[in-house]
Amino acid sequence: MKEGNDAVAPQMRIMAAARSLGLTISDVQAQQLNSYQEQLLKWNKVYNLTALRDPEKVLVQHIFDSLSVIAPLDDLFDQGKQISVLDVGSGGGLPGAVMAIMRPDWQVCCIDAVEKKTAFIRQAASVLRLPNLVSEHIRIERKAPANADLVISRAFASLVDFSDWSGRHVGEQGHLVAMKGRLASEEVSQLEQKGEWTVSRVQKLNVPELDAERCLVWLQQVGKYDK
Ligand SMILES: C[S@@+](CC[C@H](N)C(=O)[O-])C[C@H]1O[C@@H](n2cnc3c(N)ncnc32)[C@H](O)[C@@H]1O
Repeated sequence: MKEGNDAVAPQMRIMAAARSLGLTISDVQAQQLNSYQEQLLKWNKVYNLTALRDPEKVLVQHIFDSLSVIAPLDDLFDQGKQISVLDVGSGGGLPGAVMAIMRPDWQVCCIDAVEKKTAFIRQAASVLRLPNLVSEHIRIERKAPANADLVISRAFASLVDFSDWSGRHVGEQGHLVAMKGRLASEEVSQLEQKGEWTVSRVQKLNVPELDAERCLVWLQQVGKYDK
């Protein structure tokens, strides 16, 4: 991580990070992102929402990391089109809450098996006035098919488990993607051995101010044409 950032207000750093990722960001969105990370830090002390407690790490490893996925996903959908997004194993709302702030036309539903986490997201959506952010307390395996345009996870499960549990929630023209650190080749082999989903692309994600490997793994159903 770069040094000497402590003196720069988080909101300014959020704006700089978004711009470095090629995103247009308004003052209101930067305020919302800042306020979301403050809420996360505050309620983490009570509800144990995420293992990261240091504000610097939350800003870079959670907020900037989640921001890094927006531009690659923008290419999938027409600007201003309402799309439905399912964030599976969302924890405290990562990346779902960040996506809802940056893309008001995306209707984001954050799913988690732990109720205090989905309750936190509900509260954050209300405080930040985000009508396009909702949460559901349920295990993804038990959820009725959602027919989503985009199903995403971050630091959630193996590719086999993620596709097993979440593949049926992807709509006909939809996409299934996983945000990961380094992708282990064994994980890909296990997925391919199963023969239902395959990795169609591994896209490098550049996270501002973070020197670590991050990628977006694109999954495709075996037998379906390239989407
Ligand atoms: C490592 S955390 C990642 C949280 C968040 N995506 C992030 O990047 O910080 C994984 C989350 O998945 C949730 N989870 C695990 N199994 C689940 C399941 N079967 N259905 C829904 N949520 C699940 C856990 O409660 C936890 O919040």
